[in-house]
Amino acid sequence: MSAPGVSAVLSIAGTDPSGGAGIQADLKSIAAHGGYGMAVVTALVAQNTTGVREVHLPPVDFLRAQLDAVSDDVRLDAVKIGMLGTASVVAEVADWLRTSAVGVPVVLDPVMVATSGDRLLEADAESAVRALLTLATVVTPNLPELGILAAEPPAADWPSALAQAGRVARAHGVTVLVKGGHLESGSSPDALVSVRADAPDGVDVVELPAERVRTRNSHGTGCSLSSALATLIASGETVAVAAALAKEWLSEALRRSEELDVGRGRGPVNHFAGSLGTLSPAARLRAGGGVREPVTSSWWRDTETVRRQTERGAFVRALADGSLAPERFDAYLAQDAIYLDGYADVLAAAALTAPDDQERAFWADAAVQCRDAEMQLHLSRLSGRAAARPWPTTVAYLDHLRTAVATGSHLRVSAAVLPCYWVYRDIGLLLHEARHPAHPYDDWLATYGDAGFDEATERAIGYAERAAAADPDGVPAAGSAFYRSTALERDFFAAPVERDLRELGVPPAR
Ligand SMILES: Nc1ncnc2c1ncn2[C@@H]1O[C@H](COP(=O)(O)OP(=O)(O)O)[C@@H](O)[C@H]1O
Ligand SMILES: Cc1ncc(COP(=O)(O)OP(=O)(O)O)c(N)n1
Repeated sequence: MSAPGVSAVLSIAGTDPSGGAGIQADLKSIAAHGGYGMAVVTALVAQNTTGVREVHLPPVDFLRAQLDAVSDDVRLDAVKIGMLGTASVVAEVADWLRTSAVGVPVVLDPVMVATSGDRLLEADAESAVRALLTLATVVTPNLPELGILAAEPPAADWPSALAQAGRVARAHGVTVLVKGGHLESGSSPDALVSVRADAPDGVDVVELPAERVRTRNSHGTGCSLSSALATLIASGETVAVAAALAKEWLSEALRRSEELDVGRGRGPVNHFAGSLGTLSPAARLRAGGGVREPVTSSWWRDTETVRRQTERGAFVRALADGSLAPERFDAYLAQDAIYLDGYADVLAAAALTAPDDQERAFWADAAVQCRDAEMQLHLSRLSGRAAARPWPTTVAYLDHLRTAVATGSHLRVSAAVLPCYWVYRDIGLLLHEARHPAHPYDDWLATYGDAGFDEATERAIGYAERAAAADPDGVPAAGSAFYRSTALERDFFAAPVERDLRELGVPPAR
């Protein structure tokens, strides 16, 4: 059915006519990850961003007819299951999975109660969903759902949730992606808990940290995350890499949800934020044929808005005009040192996947220079200071780069590391021009605009272009990685002026 390279993903779920949750969100999420989305409706739900009004369940025989219509005809690369509603629907889906989807990865979002408080699963169907766990590859409960799957009260904190997820994983032989969206904290971590017989507790726990996005547009986050996960698994990613990528994508979709204006209640996430699905019509035409624009030029153009935000941001403006408070500058340098430490490792990893000796030498040398720059920072500007704790923006940027390395794709890594050259050079030119002898940061501004860095940036662009030509199927994901790194450059520059420094562990100004 689908073209080679495009994964066919089936969502079995209820509807949300306002488009933020349920099957409508699933299809957007699948498309945003380059999959071919299909949908079997379990329940028709009259709902919008303010809550659920009514639920209508089609007869179970008709549900089966829909499922068979798909599996009789189409190859399935993954199945995502969402709202099931009743025990008889659960039983029918379980029977179909056993007969018609053997060997297909199944991501089960055990939808029970919407965040609006409305029930989407009858209480007597909870044990049936528990029984479905043995047929799932990954289950993605929020904290209340995890408690029900464990047949225990909901976990009161994150460590208890991880322990509870371990018990569910071991009892049902399923990998649990436990979601921390319901925690009342400044972060919104998830964790992948999978069975490993030789681990001390019988499970492996991989945490997926994330800063909590301050927005009320969280309608459908669970649906969107599980569909992204299913699509990434279908396209060949390991569950661990798929979970990291899906989580990173969702955070960006939440951050850019304000660009949409849907409904009066809890609005939807921006499924196509940061993906090349948001190309302008002109860019689509260019991509469709005729003039072939260099891939890296299109990435540069598609990030223009974000780059302008960086350039016009309070930190860059204050550094340029000299009004930046010294403690904020120091805090920036301390984060820069932490970042360079992690970035050097990522550059060294790029050397390992480079296609020839010349490029290998380029990345290896870049890693060494990065370490030198970090050491210089410690010796000349941070000497005698206690080591700083990494800020969430620093952690997010490094996590993103490491996730690119974990995919094993040289193109993805080349794209992810590129903004640190290209955007930094761009901003550096602007800052270099702001120099004058009485400028309080003149010696620092003098470090920008270096000819060697300029040449290295050109080479990094050239290598990314070559990697794109060698791996055309990887270009959309690489474009997303470039976009995300550019957005993280913006957030990294913004953090020293946006944060309350005491909250982030910076001592008061001397
Ligand atoms: N405000 C937020 N900021 C960042 N991530 C969030 C936020 N709210 C939810 N998430 C993430 O969205 C996903 C769904 O979370 P959760 O709300 O726990 O589940 P559900 O939508 O099923 O109730 C998780 O990855 C969670 O970490
Ligand atoms: C049809 C349908 N399915 C699931 C949900 C719940 O969505 P979820 O992603 O868990 O997010 P909330 O909207 O509950 O936060 C739904 N509302 N409708």
